[in-house]
Amino acid sequence: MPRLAIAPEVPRDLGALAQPVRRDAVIAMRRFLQSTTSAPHPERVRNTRDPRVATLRLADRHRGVVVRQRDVFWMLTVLPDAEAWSYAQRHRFAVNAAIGVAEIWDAQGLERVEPALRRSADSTDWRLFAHVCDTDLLGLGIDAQLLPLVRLITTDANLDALEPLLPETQFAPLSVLGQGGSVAEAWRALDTYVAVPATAVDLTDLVAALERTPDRAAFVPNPSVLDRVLDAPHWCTFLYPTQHRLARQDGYDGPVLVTGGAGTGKTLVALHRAAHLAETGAGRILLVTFSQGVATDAAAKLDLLVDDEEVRARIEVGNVERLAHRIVAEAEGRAPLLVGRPDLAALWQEASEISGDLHSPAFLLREWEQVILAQNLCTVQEYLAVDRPGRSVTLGYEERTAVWKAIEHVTGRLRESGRRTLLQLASEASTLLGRSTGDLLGADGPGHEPYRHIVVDEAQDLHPAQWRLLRAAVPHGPDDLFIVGDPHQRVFDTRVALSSLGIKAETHRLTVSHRLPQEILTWGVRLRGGGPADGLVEGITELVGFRATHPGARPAVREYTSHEAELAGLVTHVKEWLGDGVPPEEIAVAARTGELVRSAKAALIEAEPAVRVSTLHGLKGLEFRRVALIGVADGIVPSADALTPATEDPTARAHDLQRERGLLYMACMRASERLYVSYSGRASPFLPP
Ligand SMILES: Nc1ncnc2c1ncn2[C@@H]1O[C@H](COP(=O)(O)OP(=O)(O)OP(=O)(O)O)[C@@H](O)[C@H]1O
Repeated sequence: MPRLAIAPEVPRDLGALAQPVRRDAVIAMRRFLQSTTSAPHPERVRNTRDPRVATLRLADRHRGVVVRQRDVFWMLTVLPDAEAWSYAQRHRFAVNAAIGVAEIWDAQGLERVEPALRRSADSTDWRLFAHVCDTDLLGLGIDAQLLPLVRLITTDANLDALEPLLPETQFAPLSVLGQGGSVAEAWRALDTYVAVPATAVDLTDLVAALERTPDRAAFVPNPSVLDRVLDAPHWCTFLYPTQHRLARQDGYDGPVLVTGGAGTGKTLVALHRAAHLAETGAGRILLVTFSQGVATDAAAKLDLLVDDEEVRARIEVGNVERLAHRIVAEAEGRAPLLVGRPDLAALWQEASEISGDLHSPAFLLREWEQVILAQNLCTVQEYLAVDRPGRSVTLGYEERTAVWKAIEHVTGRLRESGRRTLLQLASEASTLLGRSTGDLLGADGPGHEPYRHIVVDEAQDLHPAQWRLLRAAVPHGPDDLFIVGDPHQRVFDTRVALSSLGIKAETHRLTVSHRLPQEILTWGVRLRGGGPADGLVEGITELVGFRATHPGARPAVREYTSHEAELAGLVTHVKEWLGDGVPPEEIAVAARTGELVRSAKAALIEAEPAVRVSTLHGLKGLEFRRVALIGVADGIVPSADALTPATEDPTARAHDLQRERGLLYMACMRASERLYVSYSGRASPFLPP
C-alpha cells in the first residue's frame, strides 16, 4: 500500500479550495491510500528537473504534486493543473549531506539567476566565500551542484537574491559565513534544523530524509490519520525542528529545563512532551499549568493532539494549588479551609503591631514567603541560622527573634482557626507525600509519588514550596520532570534557581518567536531592557538571539489628555479592529488595576461585550491577535501599591520594579498581530522612548 507524506502546505492549499473541490480532493487522497480502483495514479510530467516528480489528479482541474520514492509519495502542494505542472517542472528534491534532512530546491530559479551572477563575478576578483575552502562548505552540507554558483557570489546582495531559491538548510550556513561568521557558527545555524539527528546520511534515500524532516512531512499510512493531519492546526502535526527535537526525544536521563522568549513554542513543546510520554512510556503524567483557566485550554489542546482515549486519559492537567489541595484533602479526609485575603491582611497588620511597628505588614509577609516558606524553616533556631537570599535588610539576632515571633502570631492564628494559605498548603502537601507510604492520589505503582512524569509550563512563577511539592510527586529517574519557562516574563517574586532545590536539569533554549511580529518583539525587548533575568537557571538568562520569523506593524503608543479621552480612544480602536474582521474573542484589553478594568468594560459594553477585558495578570499564558493595554501611565505602571518603599528595603524595591516591568512585558508579548498601548498624563517610565 502506498503511504503519503504530507507537507504543511497541503492542508493550507486544500483549505483555500472551494468546498466541493476540497471534498473531492480529500476523497481522492483517501482512495489513493487504499489503492482502490478509482484511485488517482501518479502521472509523469514532461521536462521535470527531478525524475521522481509526478502529479495526482485529485479533483476537477486540480492536482497534487508528489515526489515518489519506494512506497512513499511526498505530497508538496495541491494546485490548479497548470500551476501544479509548473511547480513540478521548477523544483528538484535532495538530501542535505550534513544533517540528512529533505530539501526543496527552486532549480529553475537558480538556472535563471546564474548568468547574472556570472556577469557580476566577471567584473571583480572579490569573492564572498574566498575565505572558506570547499571541504568546509561541503562539510556544512552545501550541495555539490551549488558549489560552482557559491564560488561566483561577490556580495551580500548576491547572496540575498538567492535566499528565496535555496532551501533554508543551504542558505542559513552561507548567510553566517557571508557575514564573516566562523564555520563553527555556521554549524550552529545549521543545527537549528536538526529535528532527528542523523547517524549516517545516504544522499539517495529521500524516505529516510523525510523521516528526519517532521516539519516538512507528516507520514500518513491510512485515511483516518490523513483526516487528522488535514483537519488539525499546524502545531499539532508540524513542530519546528528544535521544538520537535526537545519534545519528541526518547528518554532524557533526568529533569530537563527549556527556556525561551515569548511565543517560541514552549507551551506547545510541553504539550507534545506530555503526549510523547503518554504514547511511549508507562504511568501517569501531570501537566502543570499556571492557572485552572489555562489548564482548560491546555486540556482542549491535548484532546486535539492525542487521538487514543486510553493514552489521553493518562495525562492529567492541573495547577499546583489544585494538586496541593487534593493531597491535603485526601490525607485529612476533608477539604482544607483557605484564608481569605482581607483576613490575612488583618493578621499581618496585627503581627506588625506586635513587632512594635518595626516592620511593615508587607515586610513580614515577604520574610515569611521568601525566606521561611521558601526554605521550609520550621523552628526559630533554623531561621536564626540561615542566609536570607534576596533580602537586603540585615537582621541581627534580636530582630530575627522578634520577626519570628510576629510571624508565629500569624501562623498560630491560622492554625487555631484551621485555615491555611495556598503556599502553606503546597508545603504541607509535599511533607505529606514525603511521609506517606501509601498511594496518595491513587498511584498505580509502588512508592508514594502519584505521577511517573511531570511536565511544567510557566515555570518561572513557581514558589520553592511548590517546587518541593512537584519534586515529591514524581520519583527521581529518566524523564521525571520536563520544565518550560521564561524568566523574563516572571510576574511574581519567585527568583529561584532549580539547582538550589536539588533539581539538576539539563537546559535548552528556544530563540525564535513564532507568535510575535519582529516589530512588537523588538519594542518589547527594549521595554523589558533586554538585560538579564534571574531565576530557573543558575545565574542569569539573557534575551540575546531572541528573534521573530515575520514582520508586522509597529506597536501603536497613544497619549491622551484625560482618562475619558483615553477610554474613547480605546473604543475607537476596538471598533476599528472589529471592522477589520477580527473576531471579538481574538481581541484582549487589559490594565494594571481593577478600577481601570471596570472602566474599560463599561466603555466597551456597547461596542463589543465579547471582547476580553482583564488585568495584566489575567493575560498570562494566553495569546490574542490584537491586544490593547490602557492606563500605562506613571503612577499606575508600576503600581505604587506593589512597590516596597526604598527606605524599608532597597533590594526588595528593585525586585518589585523588575517584576512590574516583567508584568507589562508579558502582557505586551501576548499580541500576535497588533499591540496598542495608551496612557493619560505622563507615560509609564517603563515605556521605551
Ligand atoms: N510548531 C508550530 N506550529 C504552528 N504555530 C506555532 C508553532 N510553534 C509556535 N507557534 C505559534 O506560536 C504561538 C506561541 O506558542 P506557545 O504558546 O507555545 O509559546 P510560548 O513560548 O509558550 O509563549 P509564552 O511564553 O509567551 O506564553 C502559538 O500559539 C502559535 O501561534
